[in-house]
Amino acid sequence: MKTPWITLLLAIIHGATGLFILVISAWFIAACAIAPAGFNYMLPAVVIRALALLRIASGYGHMWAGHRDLLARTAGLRHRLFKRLTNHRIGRKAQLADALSEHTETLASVWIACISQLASALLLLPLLLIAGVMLSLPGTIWLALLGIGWLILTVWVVVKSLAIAVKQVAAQHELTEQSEAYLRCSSLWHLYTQAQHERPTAMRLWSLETRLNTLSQQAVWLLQALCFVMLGLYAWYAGAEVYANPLAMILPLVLFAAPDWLGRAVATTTFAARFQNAQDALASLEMRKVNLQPAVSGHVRLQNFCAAGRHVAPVSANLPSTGIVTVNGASGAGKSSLLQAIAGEIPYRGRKYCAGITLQPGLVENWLYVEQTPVILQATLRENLAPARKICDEAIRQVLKDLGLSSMKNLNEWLGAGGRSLSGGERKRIAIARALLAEKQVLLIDEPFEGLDVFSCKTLAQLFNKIAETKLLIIATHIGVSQLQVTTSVTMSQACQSDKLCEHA
Ligand SMILES: Nc1ncnc2c1ncn2[C@@H]1O[C@H](COP(=O)(O)OP(=O)(O)OP(=O)(O)O)[C@@H](O)[C@H]1O
Repeated sequence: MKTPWITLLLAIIHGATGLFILVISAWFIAACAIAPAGFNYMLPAVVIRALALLRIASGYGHMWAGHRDLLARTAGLRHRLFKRLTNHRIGRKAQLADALSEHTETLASVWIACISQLASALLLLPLLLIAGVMLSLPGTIWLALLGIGWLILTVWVVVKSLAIAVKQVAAQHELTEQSEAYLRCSSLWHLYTQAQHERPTAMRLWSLETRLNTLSQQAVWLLQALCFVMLGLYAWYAGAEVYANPLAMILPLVLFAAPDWLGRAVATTTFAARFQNAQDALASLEMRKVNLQPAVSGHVRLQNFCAAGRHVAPVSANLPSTGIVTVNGASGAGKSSLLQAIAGEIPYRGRKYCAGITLQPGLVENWLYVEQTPVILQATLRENLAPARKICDEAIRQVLKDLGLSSMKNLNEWLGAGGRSLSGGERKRIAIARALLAEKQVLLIDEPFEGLDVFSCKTLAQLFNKIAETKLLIIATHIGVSQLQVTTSVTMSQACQSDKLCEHA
């Protein structure tokens, strides 16, 4: 049997044993009071004891199986979410972190936190009702009314909590975005005292959470009140003959304990809101699919080409199949955007051809964009340089030497958090080394000379000249390096700066 069903079964056994203990104890207390000589006290006592033991065992079992299921489900959901990310670019990273930590866990806990509680209540109420009818239990009608009252309360909690959930989703998005923006500018807090007053606040989120908790509490209190009223009415209307019947004690005890065995089921229905929240959050994750096209090399032609949705001017140019192409222009003219659009990293407008073939939106297998702000993986130097495939140490060391990084000898040295901190120039050259080792035919390198000293610029330019004998290097730069043997240049004008955005294709 699958773990969620075991969880459910154990929860039902747990609930049922609790109810049986209640029923048998109620009868036993009354029966003892009016029992004739020779009444067998042992048997009911043993049954109650056995039920108590079964209840304890099933309670622990339910927790054990439920948590086991929860862990497996959480892992499965996170795995599926990571799979969804394959070949996608992520919009808001903070939202994804929330999704991976909190929302997946909420979704995974549905069996242990909600279904098993509800199922147990839904099964026990009719069972009790049937038993009441069959045993002609005094006050069975009150049991039916209790069931109806419980159902109405449950529906009321679900409807109200779902309305709160919608507001929670919006508040959570707002808080995540505000926090991300606020934390990103932490280095400026000492300059900008106003920031202290503009701290993101979780008050709205907390007040909604409190409303949700209050709602479940109110539902339990209402159930309790309903039981007391029914108890009073039962006592009021019960005739004297009822009190001579040991079964007459069962209903009062069941009603007294109802908030205990039914209350949790009402309270957990606010889980529906959390579940809905988590589902919405996962569904609304911002991610964009990136296609991967087969390798292609040759002359590149751009026709009225520009990054979509950015303040940049379209470009038309013919680029050689090998050599160095520099992309020049004022800061903000769109050099990085053009490189990213050619590489297929972002949507574009216009057309791009390679070897006469029209390239579709998406990445090209043998083209690689080297970002302006290098990504350093939290991994060893070796893994940073060869993240995708195994490359022999000699080749890695040679590239490091060519880039003036021969002081980095230990390829097992940890970089990033908890490891070696790198200077801006070192980060830049590690990203370039990674690109060179990837052995792509077209490299689109964003500001490679930024942050480098004159000598390093010269070394890098000479290396680029050598590589460009067999590959096409498209380099965005506003730093002129005289040693760089440029085949052709593309100059970005700022035509779009003051007017409209380059719209989506
Ligand atoms: N992610 C983005 N979304 C929307 N607009 C963007 C984005 N990134 C940049 N832009 C805008 O696109 C325009 C071109 O930016 P881009 O970074 O391509 O210029 P650049 O020439 O590389 O600048 P720099 O030399 O300063 O790095 C700018 O007006 C910028 O505000």
